[in-house]
Amino acid sequence: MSPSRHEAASVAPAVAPAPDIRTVCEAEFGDWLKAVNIGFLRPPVVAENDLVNRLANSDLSRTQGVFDNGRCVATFRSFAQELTVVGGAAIPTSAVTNVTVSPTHRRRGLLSRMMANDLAAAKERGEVAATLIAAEYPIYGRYGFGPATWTAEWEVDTGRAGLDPRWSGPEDGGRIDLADAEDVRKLGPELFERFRAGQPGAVSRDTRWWDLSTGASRRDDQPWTEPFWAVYRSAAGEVEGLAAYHADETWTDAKQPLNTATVRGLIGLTPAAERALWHFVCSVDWITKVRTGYRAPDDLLPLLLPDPRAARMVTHADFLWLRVLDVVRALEARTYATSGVLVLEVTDASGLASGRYRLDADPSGATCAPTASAPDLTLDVRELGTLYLGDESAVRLAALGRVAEGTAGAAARADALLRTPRRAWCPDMF
Ligand SMILES: CC(=O)SCCNC(=O)CCNC(=O)[C@H](O)C(C)(C)COP(=O)(O)OP(=O)(O)OC[C@H]1O[C@@H](n2cnc3c(N)ncnc32)[C@H](O)[C@@H]1OP(=O)(O)O
Repeated sequence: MSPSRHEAASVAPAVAPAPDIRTVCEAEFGDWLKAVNIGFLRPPVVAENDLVNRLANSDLSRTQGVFDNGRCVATFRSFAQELTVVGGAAIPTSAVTNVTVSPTHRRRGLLSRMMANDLAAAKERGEVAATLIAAEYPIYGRYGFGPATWTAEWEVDTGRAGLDPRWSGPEDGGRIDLADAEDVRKLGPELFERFRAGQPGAVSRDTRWWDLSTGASRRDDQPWTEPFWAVYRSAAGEVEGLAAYHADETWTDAKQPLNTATVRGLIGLTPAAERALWHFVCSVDWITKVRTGYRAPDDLLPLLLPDPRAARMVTHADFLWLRVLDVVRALEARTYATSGVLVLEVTDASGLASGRYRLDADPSGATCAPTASAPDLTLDVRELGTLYLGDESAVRLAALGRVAEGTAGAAARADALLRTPRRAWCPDMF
């Protein structure tokens, strides 16, 4: 017997079951990539070449997707990475990327569920922290991430910079040579390994990073043109710096050159290498403007110019976000500016990193262990991530009410231990 009209109306409307979150299999990867494009507002298509390349470079066991009605509607991926901490050690981190939820499925908790899965798995694998570059500031604090490094970009008016127009190369006996992509594939990876060992905040680059940035591997959705590569060698002939830049071809109607150089990357193992490469890029004939790309906020460049006002800061923003998963290993991995003891009460809604920890710090290293002693500072794991690489002041966070002092002056003591003379910097987007 079929239900009467009245009975049918009283039955609650069927609620669609929450779509499943699962790791993606090879056959679904194309749909998953298409969903990434949709989330990032890129054309919703995937070229075969991109599919093959990206599949070969994605760990599917760490690639989550949500499928509803035959479509992929949410994506999330993480990969193994190393992060350089203060003192030069590298900690294993879980780098989070390709986070999207389709506009048809937003604000139903899908990101929160994928994030919870991934952070729990990262902790289980023994990764010390998770990292990401946040698309928008308000998204990730709720998951225990805090901004750990900042970035700045400048636009230099080379005509006003005051650099000597007769400059023809480094004064220190070093030299600069142009190189091509093949040279860079040979010398770049080793140079970068040496660089990142001395740069807190830097993250590891894999072979794919070098293949993509030197054109050995191409993405259909991101056209590649060969940049100019400039290599700095010291007086002893050692490769100590590398810069990549593109130039446009703009001239005024009055036949004056008006070219902009856009720097795609510039690293130096020594300040001399860094200074020489900046001087070089800002001295190329016809170049009237240099866009620096994303640099450390305390990059040498502006003060290298006789007139620093010729460098106008066009971007200043948070960059690498850090989520501590293992407080003991994180705090023991880095070195400290001075010696001291600090008891930290770390709160963490997820329970992954919460606890009270005693840090015995020293310029050569530290020990850290759970303790029952009264806390000097109480802070959320998010603030710990922000303080970890020394790029933020505990005194400032206390003034904002985001760190609470249990003992007077504890925030200043934390700053004396944690802060660094030069700022942490992550040169890479991922
Ligand atoms: C590391 C990276 O890949 S960065 C790239 C991130 N991706 C993007 O920005 C692409 C466009 N945006 C999106 O795809 C989605 O909106 C996402 C991924 C940002 C959020 O996914 P959702 O599934 O909607 O998030 P979810 O429903 O789990 O939200 C959890 C909480 O975060 C809040 N939230 C989510 N996105 C945002 C946002 N962009 N701004 C502010 N708050 C946000 C929600 O309101 C919710 O708050 P509540 O806990 O107080 O209720």
